[in-house]
Amino acid sequence: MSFFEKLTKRAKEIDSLLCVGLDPHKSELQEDSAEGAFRFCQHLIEETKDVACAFKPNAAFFEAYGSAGWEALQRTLQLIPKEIPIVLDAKRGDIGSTSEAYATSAFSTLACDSITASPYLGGDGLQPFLKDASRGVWVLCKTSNPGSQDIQALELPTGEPLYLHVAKLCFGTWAKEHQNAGLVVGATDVDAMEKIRAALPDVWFLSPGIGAQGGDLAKALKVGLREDGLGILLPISRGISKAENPKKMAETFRAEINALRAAR
Ligand SMILES: O=C(O)c1cc(=O)[nH]c(=O)n1[C@@H]1O[C@H](COP(=O)(O)O)[C@@H](O)[C@H]1O
Repeated sequence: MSFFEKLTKRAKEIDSLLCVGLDPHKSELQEDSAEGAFRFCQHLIEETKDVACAFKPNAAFFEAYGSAGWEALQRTLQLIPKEIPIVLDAKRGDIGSTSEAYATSAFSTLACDSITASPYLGGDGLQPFLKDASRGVWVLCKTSNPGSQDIQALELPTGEPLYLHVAKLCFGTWAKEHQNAGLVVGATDVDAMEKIRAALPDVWFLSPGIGAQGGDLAKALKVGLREDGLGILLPISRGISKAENPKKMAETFRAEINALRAAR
């Protein structure tokens, strides 16, 4: 089963497009340590696994604790039920020979189903991730941060924004063989999301920015959903982890997403 088949199966089985982010910010930990990061994630996974279409651990927060943090990431990943897809958020990208090692790390050493990756070095830097048909690659396209305007929104001589060129290149060339890519399209710029969806009606979006970053969930779903009511995975980290009751918050987000899907 390919990554996107696993993701679609999970989304349909539990009727959820919610991706629970596992971001152990040290300010949120009871103990500022690798063990504290593990316990943070252990609690979140336990509380939200019934409504999580996927989990998205961000490697940065574990790497901050050095080798103990890396070990805590491995222990965290082992807690995730096998039927729940994992998005390793590491935004990797290098020359091809180096990306090979990043791909081995993510897909073999950590045995993750998918990874976020940067297109900045072009197609040969992404091939080591894309060549494994069973894995998914979320290519950064129009990120949720204000700085995405600095480069991603630059207008090309063709008149189209760079992010749209990346989106088309990704599916027209880079991922053509296995079609095992998705696009990271932040929920904070729905105009961009609308343009990308119009150009690529079938691809999956990973759309962070809801909650702490102030993205508009209703607008994002309105323009981002595919005709089949799927196609957009909504990762939320702090919006759930900082809630008084993360379990209840995750259930509320899932229900809100589904109500908006139904109303569309
Ligand atoms: O690749 C990502 O997941 C990502 C892409 C992007 O454009 N914006 C973005 O916020 N993210 C990540 O998504 C998570 C968002 O966290 P919250 O704002 O707390 O929900 C963080 O782990 C970010 O690194």
